[in-house]
Amino acid sequence: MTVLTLSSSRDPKEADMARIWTEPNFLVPWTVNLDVGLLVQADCIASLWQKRTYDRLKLHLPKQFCQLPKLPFPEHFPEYPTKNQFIEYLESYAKHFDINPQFNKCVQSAKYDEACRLWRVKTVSTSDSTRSEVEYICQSLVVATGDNAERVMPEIEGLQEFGGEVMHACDYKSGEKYHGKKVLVVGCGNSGMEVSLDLCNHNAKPSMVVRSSVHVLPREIFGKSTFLLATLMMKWLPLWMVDKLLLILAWLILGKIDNYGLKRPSVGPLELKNTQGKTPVLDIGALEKIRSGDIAVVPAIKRFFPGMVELVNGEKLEMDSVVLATGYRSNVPYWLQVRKFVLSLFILYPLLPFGL
Ligand SMILES: NC(=O)C1=CN([C@@H]2O[C@H](COP(=O)(O)OP(=O)(O)OC[C@H]3O[C@@H](n4cnc5c(N)ncnc54)[C@H](OP(=O)(O)O)[C@@H]3O)[C@@H](O)[C@H]2O)C=CC1
Ligand SMILES: O=C(O)C(=O)Cc1c[nH]c2ccccc12
Repeated sequence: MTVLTLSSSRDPKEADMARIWTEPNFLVPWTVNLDVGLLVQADCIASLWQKRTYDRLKLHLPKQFCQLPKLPFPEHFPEYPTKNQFIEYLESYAKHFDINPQFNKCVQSAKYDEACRLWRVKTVSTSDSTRSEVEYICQSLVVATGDNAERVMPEIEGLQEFGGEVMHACDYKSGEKYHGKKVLVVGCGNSGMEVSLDLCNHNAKPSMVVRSSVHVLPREIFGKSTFLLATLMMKWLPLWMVDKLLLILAWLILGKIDNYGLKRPSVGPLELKNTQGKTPVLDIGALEKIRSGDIAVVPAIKRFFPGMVELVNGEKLEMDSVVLATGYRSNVPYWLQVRKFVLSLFILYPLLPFGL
């Protein structure tokens, strides 16, 4: 195994800082006047956006909440940029600040060496068939691998024998090829809702599995983004009151969602986000399709049979395909070797109030 300081492939002086990223969480280059190296698992920047998103995806928060420091989105971008606009922005950001990551470097482990007072970051090259291992050393390590690094694949009885196409939402691109097909969408987070809507728009027949409860909020309230309103309200009001107001406004705009097989959690949307990390669904049209019956809402899955799913209520439905919109998890616990307490801070980080 080769041992390098993080910057040595570009400049053989000692590295002061490593940045590791797989998500578009660029770190501010001007905050550190140090030698910086950036390791990226994929062969491009923002790989989750480039490779694991569907065609019609748009940001669901207004652009001012999604831009990176010192370089705003272009003026002509819409309020909710498309996936391609977002990728274009990230690429121009990297170019503008001359950020040159080392691609195809998958971090296997990162451990702080107390004796040397340095981080040891072991990587394996993912670019070619020959496995080359390199260990980088650096004084500081910044982890920016995000909460969505790994897909969550549920183990459901009989899924192996289902026989039809089964994919995770991260591999879903468009509903085009599902015209007239019955598709079971498992999960009702923002992915499940948006995939179901896209399927509907392509004349497929989606059934969406809702096994527990979900907060659906309008993306906008009286022309202002719900996220912005929540942020503003949180400046003056306690969280429980903001939650109550959000739910009243959601009821005024969307009506009672319970009528359509959806159930709201007993705790409010912001409290749920802060305590369990569960994001509210920001509705962009799926609710209308649920109301019209174009998206069927079905209860939890009991098991699969060939070409069929059995639900917990005993109902059996024939299906052509299954899209698992069952969410994501961080991969940090697999490679960051720190004390459990420190690791728990990383895991709990997404539960901290989201800019509110
Ligand atoms: N336009 C945008 O900006 C979009 C943003 N996003 C964001 O990406 C992140 C990930 O969202 P998403 O991919 O929806 O993941 P989530 O984790 O938010 O949702 C996962 C869903 O899958 C359900 N689920 C998990 N396992 C099972 C199972 N075995 N059977 C039935 N249901 C199951 C969960 O139900 P339960 O609650 O019962 O566990 C939940 O409804 C979020 O932050 C979201 O806001 C996603 C899509 C679009
Ligand atoms: O899109 C996400 O992942 C979010 O976390 C959005 C979000 C967090 N808290 C909220 C409260 C109201 C509306 C959107 C959000």
